[in-house]
Amino acid sequence: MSFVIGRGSDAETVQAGRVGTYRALDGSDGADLYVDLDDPHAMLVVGKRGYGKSYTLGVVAEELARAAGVAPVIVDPMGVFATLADGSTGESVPVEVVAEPTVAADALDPRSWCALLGLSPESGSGSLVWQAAQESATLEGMREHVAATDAPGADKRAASNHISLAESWDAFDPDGLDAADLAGSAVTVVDVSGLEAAPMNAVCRAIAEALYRARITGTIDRLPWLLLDEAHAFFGGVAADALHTVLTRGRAPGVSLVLATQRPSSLSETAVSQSDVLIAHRLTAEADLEALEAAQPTYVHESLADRLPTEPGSVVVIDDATETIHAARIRRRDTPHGGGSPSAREVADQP
Ligand SMILES: Nc1ncnc2c1ncn2[C@@H]1O[C@H](COP(=O)(O)OP(=O)(O)OP(=O)(O)O)[C@@H](O)[C@H]1O
Repeated sequence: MSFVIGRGSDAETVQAGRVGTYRALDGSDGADLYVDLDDPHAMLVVGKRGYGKSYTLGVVAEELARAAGVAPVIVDPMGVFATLADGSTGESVPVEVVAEPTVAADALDPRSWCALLGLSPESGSGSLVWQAAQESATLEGMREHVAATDAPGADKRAASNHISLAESWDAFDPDGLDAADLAGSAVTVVDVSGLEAAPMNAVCRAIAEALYRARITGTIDRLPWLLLDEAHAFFGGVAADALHTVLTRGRAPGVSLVLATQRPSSLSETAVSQSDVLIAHRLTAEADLEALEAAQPTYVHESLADRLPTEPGSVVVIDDATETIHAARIRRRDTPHGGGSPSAREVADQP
């Protein structure tokens, strides 16, 4: 029997992931710390650059890859999670890497198409793109729809140019990722590091929506866990609506979200307040501390800023299910960590 974050003390550790150990006041390691992987959760992993957010997300991903009944998916904007597939020093970690992800054009609704292309739906070209997205499921179809209208030539040209821009992203394909591709038991790493912010958001939105809808309609059995690194990049783009849906309504269909960010103040208030598990690394920026303090539950009586650790890999965990707060150290990765910054000394030491 151990403490399982999201479940409580004296809990069985079945369907729970071992993510680290308790940290005693003198800094020494204590008992193992687990997180619940049975129920759906909204987790938030925060910390300033270099203190271990991506590392922690990798540890959670390793545990999810080994857990039964879940479909873990990482959207990877920095291209650092493919190393999960590079061999494990412990129990194996099944991984599928999607190196060049695409999604179907009709995964986005007409409003999102206008937002993605920076067009006002009220403008001539914007309304053409809106109609095209409403009528066609592919970029080619959208282009044909625009060409066939009797709108003014300038509007048609502008709409068509914007559709060409979307084509140039290489992010849309009728055979793009769907829920079935993402719902395997291995952790699916969707490497969006080669995409600009707009198509990266489009891919993230399509994935979040596909997983959510598939659980509502019962087309997938496993419970999806969507992990987002650099999550702030998705809350200012077209992915935001779909992520809010998962945050506010994902629990009933069993969709979990794990958000990692160095800038919690750049997430929406909902994203911070809906999280039932907060894993906080060192954080110093005033605005970020304020964003967390504002959403701090009433059972946390002391200032979070005073409790935050100073070492990479050390965390404070706030667990809503048990209304408890814990000092812990995240365990070492079993697979190689793909993040971390290069040092000039390392380069100089190379033969
Ligand atoms: N739990 C841990 N155990 C041991 N080392 C760790 C741990 N967490 C982080 N580190 C070390 O700290 C370094 C930085 O971690 P990481 O790359 O996850 O930072 P980050 O907070 O995600 O930074 P960024 O904002 O740049 O993505 C890692 O390369 C690793 O060496």
